[in-house]
Amino acid sequence: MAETNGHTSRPKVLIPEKVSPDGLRLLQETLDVDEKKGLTPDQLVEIIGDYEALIVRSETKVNAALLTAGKKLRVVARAGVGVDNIDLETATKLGVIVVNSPQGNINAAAEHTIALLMAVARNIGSASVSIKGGKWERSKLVGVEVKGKTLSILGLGKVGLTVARAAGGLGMNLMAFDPYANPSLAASANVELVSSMDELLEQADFLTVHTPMIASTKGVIGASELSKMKKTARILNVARGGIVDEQALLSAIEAGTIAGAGLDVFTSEPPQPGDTASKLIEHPAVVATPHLGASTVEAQENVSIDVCTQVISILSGQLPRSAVNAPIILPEEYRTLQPFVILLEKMGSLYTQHFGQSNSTQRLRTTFELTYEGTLASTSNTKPLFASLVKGLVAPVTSTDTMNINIVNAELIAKERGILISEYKSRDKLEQEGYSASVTLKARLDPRSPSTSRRGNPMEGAQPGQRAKKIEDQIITGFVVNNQPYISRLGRFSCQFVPTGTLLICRNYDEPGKIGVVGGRLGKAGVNIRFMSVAPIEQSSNNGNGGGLEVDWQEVRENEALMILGVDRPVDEEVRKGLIEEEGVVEASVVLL
Ligand SMILES: NC(=O)c1ccc[n+]([C@@H]2O[C@H](COP(=O)([O-])OP(=O)(O)OC[C@H]3O[C@@H](n4cnc5c(N)ncnc54)[C@H](O)[C@@H]3O)[C@@H](O)[C@H]2O)c1
Ligand SMILES: O=C(O)[C@H](O)COP(=O)(O)O
Repeated sequence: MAETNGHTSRPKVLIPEKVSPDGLRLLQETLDVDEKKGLTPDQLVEIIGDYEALIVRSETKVNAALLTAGKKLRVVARAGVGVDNIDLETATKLGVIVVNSPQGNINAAAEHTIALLMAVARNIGSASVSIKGGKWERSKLVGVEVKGKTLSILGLGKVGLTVARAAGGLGMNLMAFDPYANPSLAASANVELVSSMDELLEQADFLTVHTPMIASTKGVIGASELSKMKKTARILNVARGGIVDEQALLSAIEAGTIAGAGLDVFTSEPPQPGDTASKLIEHPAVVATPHLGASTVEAQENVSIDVCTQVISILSGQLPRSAVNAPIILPEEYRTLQPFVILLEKMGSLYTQHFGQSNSTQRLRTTFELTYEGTLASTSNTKPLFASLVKGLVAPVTSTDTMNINIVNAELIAKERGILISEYKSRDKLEQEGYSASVTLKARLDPRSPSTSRRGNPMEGAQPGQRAKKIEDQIITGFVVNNQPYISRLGRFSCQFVPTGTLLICRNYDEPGKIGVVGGRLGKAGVNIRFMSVAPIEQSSNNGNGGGLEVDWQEVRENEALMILGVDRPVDEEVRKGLIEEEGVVEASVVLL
């Protein structure tokens, strides 16, 4: 929730197209939903600045101008599959997540393809117009059967395969050209994968295209390709206008070298009177529909619920299911990673607030080693964890752009802020620890960092022949049990606490009476203690610096402990400083997690 003039406002979602109400009802529980149809591009640019989310179908052009004007925009959701109306490159640069619904309308598109296949084969379009005109033209409208005919499929992805299965049921022979197709899926649908387009074209009685519209597929079926096909062949396009060159198709149909076409999509939608698409639509050998492939009640319900759920996830800081400009997160992976996503953000924030207190400059200039341990080491997609860490590290020292740090732009933002994170994996088993996965963050301050040079690098300070001071580790380890994140190591100290709320962290001499001193001071200041945990020095860090870091300014003493107190309100700076003046309290930091 955003704060404006003391009032809490709900994030706003703009929907400039017809999207099924099933998903919108879900949005309305926590978000302000504005359905505004018929806006011009300029009107959209004018108002987009007020919105955190935009939900579109294929009609809205989500271009650089619109994305740039969307200062608060965090997600663009496409209630459907094709994202060719969205400028993905600009969205990625701006950290705007683009999600779609890759599964929701596949069946609808495939059934529509079959509908056009049958309509073209049996002249359904012309016959309907004829009979509605009072005619009874039986001999003129003789069709062809599809059974035993060859259906050539260009692009054997989700829709292509579904079409293949249905067409197989109609007794058609199936072949496909798709350099990236899965051969075992093709075989399971009885589709022969051919290695050249020419073979696909020469054999086709019907050619159906199911590729995305990308540079390599624009006009891929042109005059030369059509000329290789049988005169009796018919073309189907329920994918995207322009994959089949419209002028070449019109010329071939007019010349009688192609028998007909079933078209759902056009280069410009809606087609303008007199343009090539309109001439195609008017032709009696063409059956045309106004981009209806996904327009079924069922598909619209599916895509609406799918993308609205993802919008809610993103706006509440969770991971989307199918982000187009971010790594795919499988549902199983999502469930495993989510608690660690929260943990990493807490660890990053704890690092900056606890260790980086004197580092209030916006440039952190720090090199980190991030190690995924135990079962977490087998995670192949660590991007959400990485992004979460960056968000946590940066959030306490910035006010503007943390909301937009996500899997899309985390690497870029880290780089811009001089944060270098190297990721490692350690498969050592952790059973004896009572959990199966953990993650460790170790920092190595850049000696050129303003904070290091201000305080002085203790290693640099040592005179020749003098031993340098033993130094503090800047290291944090966390783990998750029952979806609850915990911190198990902070600096040299072994601890166990839940990283949430306001925490007062005191480093003190490990001597009797210190708890009473700190408790007494807080009590006088009216601060209640919710929980307290005393952390001794981690065994492994007693000799040397425990594999930790070499650059820090804190002098290390052996007889110290860490006191972590969960408190019910922020601790004043005066109270914090007062604690350090107490005998035996070396350091005190207040962190808000
Ligand atoms: N008309 C509609 O309402 C409607 C509805 C849904 C989908 N669509 C469109 O249908 C198309 C297919 O959607 P999908 O979900 O099956 O996509 P998909 O990504 O699952 O499948 C696309 C397939 O095309 C293949 N391909 C890519 N380039 C190729 C090339 N040059 N030659 C041959 N094959 C190539 C890919 O390998 C992939 O297998 C998309 O264009 C989508 O926008 C339209
Ligand atoms: O890409 C898609 O999902 C289809 O083309 C459907 O587009 P639509 O949502 O505008 O009907």
